[in-house]
Order: sequence, then structure tokens, then C-alpha cells
Amino acid sequence: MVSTADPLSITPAALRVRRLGEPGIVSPMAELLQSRVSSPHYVHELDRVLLDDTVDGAAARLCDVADLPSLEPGGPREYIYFDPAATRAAIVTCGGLCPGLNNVIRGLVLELADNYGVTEVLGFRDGFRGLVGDSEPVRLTHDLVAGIHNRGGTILGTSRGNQDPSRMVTTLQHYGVSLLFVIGGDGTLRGAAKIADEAVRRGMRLAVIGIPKTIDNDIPFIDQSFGFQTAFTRATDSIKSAHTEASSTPHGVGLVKVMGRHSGFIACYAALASHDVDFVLVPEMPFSLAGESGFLAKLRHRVRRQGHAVVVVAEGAGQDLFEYDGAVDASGNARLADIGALLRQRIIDDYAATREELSLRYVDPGYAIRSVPANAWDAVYCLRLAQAAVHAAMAGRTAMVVGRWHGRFVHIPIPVATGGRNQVDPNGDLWMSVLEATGQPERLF
Ligand SMILES: Nc1ncnc2c1ncn2[C@@H]1O[C@H](COP(=O)(O)OP(=O)(O)OP(=O)(O)O)[C@@H](O)[C@H]1O
Ligand SMILES: O=P(O)(O)OC[C@H]1O[C@](O)(CO)[C@@H](O)[C@@H]1O
Repeated sequence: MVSTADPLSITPAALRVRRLGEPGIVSPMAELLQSRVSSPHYVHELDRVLLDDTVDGAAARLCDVADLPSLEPGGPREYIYFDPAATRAAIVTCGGLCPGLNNVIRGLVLELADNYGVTEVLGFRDGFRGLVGDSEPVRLTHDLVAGIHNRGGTILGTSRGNQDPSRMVTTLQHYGVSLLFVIGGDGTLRGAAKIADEAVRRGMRLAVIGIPKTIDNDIPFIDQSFGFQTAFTRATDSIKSAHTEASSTPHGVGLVKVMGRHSGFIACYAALASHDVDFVLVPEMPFSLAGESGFLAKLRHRVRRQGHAVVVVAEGAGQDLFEYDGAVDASGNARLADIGALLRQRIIDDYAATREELSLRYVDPGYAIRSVPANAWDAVYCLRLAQAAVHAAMAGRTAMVVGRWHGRFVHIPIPVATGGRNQVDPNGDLWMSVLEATGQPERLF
């Protein structure tokens, strides 16, 4: 996996998580924490966590493992910054859907209420729009979140589109919110940073914690993003269908388009999981259509040899084959040209030109892969992210996201999390596995 935010180029100062003030209140979890410290299984992790609250500049010093950047460890603190009885929290979900959103919402509500005694939790509707609009937030109670973790989507709704940070902070001030949990992708996290900055400018005690969401798995300093595993598992079902169709007809080609705007992780993992794919096309690896070494010729060759072939293409692949028309979505993200439709047509034209028989089946699982409930692995991960987010917020951290990096929950300053992108490394072992499993040439030019 390649992260364009190079850990080595990030200074310890940049990695230091912002704090709202000195910790003062003994955590309601202190007893639990102390009892765990005596257990050998927890000492190592909690040593770091407890140390963090007693050592100045701990973020820079905690790094004792050579290949880890000095990210502050996640987890409960002995002392907390906010008084639970006087604290109101809020949750908002933004950007595209992702399996596990409801799990995170429920995890936050239950962790806040059951382990910290924060029972006032508001849900703002329809993403950042809910922080500037007229709609009243919903009070998130135990009853309201019961069972939501078994459903896809988000009970709060989501949206794209820029909103004024000043108006959003005014709304939060109006409702007396001191903890804001923002669940979303890189755009959302940039918005969250602006909210945190505006709150600081106003001298408001507001902890803004991001829970990074992306089925594309493209946020740096996160081993794997929540919902990704569920999404590629669902995509694997579509690939199996395409393979069944293609292998059941003469000269069959199954073409499957999956999501992945800048990063081809879903395409790679789904292709490896199904292990019946002949070509994987991802944004990170440019390819040409024409020529003896181009994609079309290689595809024909494979169908002739094997009788059928399956192609998986990520939606962001091959965008250089189009002239960009400048179209953007409500949030300003470039609208992608439809690579699935282009490939489908070019394969049909190519076979027509060579007068060979073709039976092409095109499958676009698109939204079906991201609207499903989280699988068991993602459900566990979402809950643990929610717990880590609440620990961070209650301890007075702000303008940061929680994530699991090299197997540990860590606090990542927002500018670090949005400063780069995880992509499939053309020289890495994941892409090597794809080449081994598909037998496709290293270069399709
Ligand atoms: N640079 C930015 N500054 C402030 N707000 C932003 C910025 N970029 C995006 N946002 C806001 O964040 C919200 C979500 O952004 P966006 O639609 O780009 O999705 P995302 O969080 O990147 O998730 P996805 O991975 O689904 O695309 C939108 O309401 C948008 O207004
Ligand atoms: O159709 P929408 O909601 O704009 O979302 C599509 C985009 O969202 C994602 O699923 C997540 O960022 C991308 O893979 C995709 O390009």
C-alpha cells in the first residue's frame, strides 16, 4: 500500500494531536483502567496511554517502534477533560454511504452513555447540511439506536455540498454541543478541521473528532477503513456472477465495474477473493486500449486461449482515455467519465472489427456494494473506532481522527490524514499478487 503522505516527511510537531486543555477530572473508567493495568495483557498498551497523560509532548516520545510514525496511541485516559454531567455530544455523517455507518453511530451513543455517563447525544441530519439548515437534530437514545447496526446506510442521512463553517459552529453553540463526532471521507475531514478552527477562534470548548469513512480504503495512516471489507466481499459476488455468465457461453467476456475513484483496492481485493479474474484495471496503473500489447488485444488473446475472460475495472481507471469536461459534484469532486461504458463499447467494436464471436456481460454492482450492512469484521472495527473516538473526545483531543495503523488504534491529526492518499503500490506485494492471480501482463501498453 502506498501512502502519498510519507510518514518520514512528517515532523513530530505536525503529528502532535491538539488538546483543549489540561486533563482534570478522573475518568469514570479509571477503576477499570487501573484493574487492567495489573493484567499482563494490558500493561503494554495502557502504559503508553497512561504515560501519555503524564509526559509532556508524549506524542513525539511514544514512538519506540522504528517503522511507526509518532502517532499518539488511542484508548481511555485516566483523566478526562469534559465533565460528563455537563456535556452534550453530536454526531453527523457526510459523503457517500459506506457499510458500518450505523454501527459507528450506535457505538458512539452507547460508549458515551454507558461508560462515560454522557446521555445527551444529538444526531444532525443529512450531513453538514443539517448543521446549517432548519431541521431539528434528533436525540439519540438507547431506544433509537437499538438494532440500527444491522442496517445499511445511515439513520442520520448524508449529503455532499459545501457549508459555511461559521454557520455550523453557530448551530453547535446554539445547541450547547461540546463533542462533535464527524463520520466521513477526506472532504468531510477537511470540513471538520474548519469547524475545529472556527471553534478555537471563538474560544469555544469543542472537541471535533473524525471517524474516517471510505469504502475506497484511500485514507492514509489507516490499515484498512471500515466498510471496505464488507464492500469488496459484496463486489466478489458480482464477479462470481460475471464469471458464471462468461464461462457458460462461447467467447464469453464478463466485465465488472466497481467503485474506487483514485484507489483500486476494491478491484484488487475482490479480484483476489474470487480468483477467477483475468484483468484488473485500476486508477494507479494506466493502460492503453489499442496496439498489440494494449488491453483489447490481450483480452482477445485470453478469450481465444481460455474460452472466456473476466475483467474487473475500478471506476477511476483509464480516466486519461477521456477528455475531462470539468464537471464536478456538489462537493467539488471531479465527476468521473464512465470507464465501464467505454470499455463495454470498445470491446464490442474491437470484436466486430476482427469478426470474432463475442458474448459480453456487463455488471455494475455500484451502489449495491456500499449500501449493505457491515459484516462481522467491520462491525467489530466500527465499534472499536467509536470507543476510541469517545475516549479521545472525552480526554479533550480535537481536530483529529481515530484509526488503526500498524495494528494499533492511534490519534491522527486531521491535516496528516488528509495530506495524502493510500493507493495500490505498483511495486508492492498487493499488485504482485494481482499479477500472479490474473496472469495479466505487468503493462498493458
Ligand atoms: N475542503 C473542504 N472544506 C470544507 N468542507 C469540505 C471540503 N471538502 C468537502 N467538504 C464537505 O464535506 C462533506 C463531504 O465531502 P465529500 O462529498 O467530498 O465526501 P467525502 O467526505 O470525501 O466522502 P466520500 O469518500 O464519500 O467522497 C460535504 O458536505 C462537503 O461540503
Ligand atoms: O455517487 P456518489 O454518492 O457521489 O458517490 C460515488 C463515490 O463515492 C465513493 O463510493 C466513495 O468516495 C467513490 O468510490 C465513488 O466515486
